[in-house]
Amino acid sequence: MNELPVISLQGLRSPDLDERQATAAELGRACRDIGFFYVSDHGIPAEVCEGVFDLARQLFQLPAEQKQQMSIKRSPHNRGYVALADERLNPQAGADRKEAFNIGTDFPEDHPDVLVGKPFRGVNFWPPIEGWRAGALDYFAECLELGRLIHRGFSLDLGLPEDFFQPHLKQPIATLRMLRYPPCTDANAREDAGAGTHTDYGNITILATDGVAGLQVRSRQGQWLDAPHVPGAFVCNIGDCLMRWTNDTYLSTPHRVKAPERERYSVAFFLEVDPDAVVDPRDVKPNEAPKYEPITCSDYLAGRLNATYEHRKG
Ligand SMILES: O=C(O)CCC(=O)C(=O)O
Ligand SMILES: [Fe+2]
Repeated sequence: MNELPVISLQGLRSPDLDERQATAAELGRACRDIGFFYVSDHGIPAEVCEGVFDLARQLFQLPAEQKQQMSIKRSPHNRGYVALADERLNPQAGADRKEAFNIGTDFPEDHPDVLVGKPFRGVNFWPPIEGWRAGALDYFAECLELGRLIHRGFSLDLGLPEDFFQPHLKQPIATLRMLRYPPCTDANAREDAGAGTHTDYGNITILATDGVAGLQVRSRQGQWLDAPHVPGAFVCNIGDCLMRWTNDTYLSTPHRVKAPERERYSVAFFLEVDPDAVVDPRDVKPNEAPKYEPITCSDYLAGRLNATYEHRKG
């Protein structure tokens, strides 16, 4: 049984405010209760969703040497290839049995932010596969639009102007991350051997899965719930930055990935906001005592990523 709510986003596109509000309330309930939900009727064409898995397969099939040329270790901006066992989402547990490839908001080499070395404003690595870059950027753009729409729902639910988040979503920090989990036959593998137990860092994550089981979500009561593949739907979850911004109204929930029996692919889109946007709980919850100091999105995210990669530093 699937215990996480499946929410149709059709109502969010309605010209009728009551309908938008009703969908927003469903989203809000899920964000307060468990911080995870599925979205259906999301508006991203099925071909685009399927196409991104083809891109991922093509990429991970490249020779190791070619993937290493695009290593994340060569990017100061969190882009590129993460090899098997190179990352620990839960540093106490051990290495994750997965490989990954990150694409950030695409900037040209001569963009002023890139030239001055602004954090998270870097160039992407592109594999030498025809049509790959265009396909990946197409999927990226679709996810960004969907993320903006979901934020309209959050604003309505939170009693804010419907476009509260939109000025902060002009050119947000965002990462499209393709993931491949190799098959695992080791019966003694950790429960979270695919991806260590963690919370996501940003505002929301929009995740496409391929039908091979693996993702699990920890409920507030401490039980691990399976988050099975739901055809045509994305799994969405709240990240730490939005939890902070909402003064803990919305929950960023721990989750993990078991090492799968069969090869598993997933594609995550991590959406934060614009790097200089100030994340201040007083703006979202003006009547509550703020639990957190204001911080820019960029500073917040940099702190979290540095902690994840801590074990790498000499
Ligand atoms: O692969 C998955 O299903 C989830 C991955 C995940 O949680 C992450 O990369 O943050
Ligand atoms: Fe995650």
